[in-house]
Amino acid sequence: MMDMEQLYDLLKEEVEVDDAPNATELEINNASIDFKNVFFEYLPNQPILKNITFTVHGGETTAIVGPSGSGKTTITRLLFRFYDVSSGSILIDGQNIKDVTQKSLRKAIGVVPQDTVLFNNTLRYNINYGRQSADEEQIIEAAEGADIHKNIISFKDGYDTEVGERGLKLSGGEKQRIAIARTILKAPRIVLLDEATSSLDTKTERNIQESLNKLCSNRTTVIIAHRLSTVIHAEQILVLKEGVIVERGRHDDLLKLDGLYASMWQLQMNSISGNNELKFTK
Ligand SMILES: Nc1ncnc2c1ncn2[C@@H]1O[C@H](COP(=O)(O)OP(=O)(O)OP(=O)(O)O)[C@@H](O)[C@H]1O
Repeated sequence: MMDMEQLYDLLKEEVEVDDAPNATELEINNASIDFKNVFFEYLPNQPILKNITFTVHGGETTAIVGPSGSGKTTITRLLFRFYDVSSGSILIDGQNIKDVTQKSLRKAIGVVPQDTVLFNNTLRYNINYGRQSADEEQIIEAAEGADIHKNIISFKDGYDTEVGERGLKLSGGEKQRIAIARTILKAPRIVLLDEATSSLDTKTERNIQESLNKLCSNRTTVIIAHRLSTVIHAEQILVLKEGVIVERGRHDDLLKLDGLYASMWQLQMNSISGNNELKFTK
């Protein structure tokens, strides 16, 4: 998943969706999400999502799993209204996202992508982007929540350290923590998260997991899940295959079903690598 929030801001002119003439402000109550019979195609006659229906209750976590190319990222792109559905509807607290302003929609949703693209600017700027009105204390608090503050102050220029193309190169884990800090600062009611597939060292992974848990608790969360530990804790797992939800339920329910999810799980249990990663074969 690309860093949609940034991309959206950078490429505003090229974005394909417009506010409806009478668009209202999205009013968040429980922050529940409903996909109702959603169909979507990027190109004519090449359906990517087929009749997708699911509900994420306010404050709960839904994990989406499935083989590469099955449409997981596309679901999150539609929720962010990067594209409009071909048919069907997406509702947040009963309001069709097509009928609300994109500004109010995007304010309610925080995105933590798999590969964060940082601005060629300071670390402070990169975190501050989450909420531009935040003061220094709040920025530091967010960085602490994302377990990156100590790293930042160990740099000679601290929060003024330049990152990006000509600045300091950060590791994948550090970049993701900047994205988490940014999202903590934004404090959205809905979080879209694309878990990293690249393996990080165990300690880094544990720290990131802890800060993500903090970020997602009490927030409505949709996770493109690549970690076994994530799916085990999710209130709902959607198993996507070729744009169709083929199985849904909690981890235990899906194991009992003895279908695609169960076979994927079995494959994982039998693998010698024994790591915490979910793998689907096509
Ligand atoms: N901008 C685009 N234009 C045309 N086709 C696209 C576009 N983005 C994605 N697709 C196609 O849509 C399908 C679903 O892609 P999507 O990225 O949603 O899958 P995914 O399940 O997230 O895969 P992965 O796990 O590999 O990230 C793929 O066949 C992909 O090639």
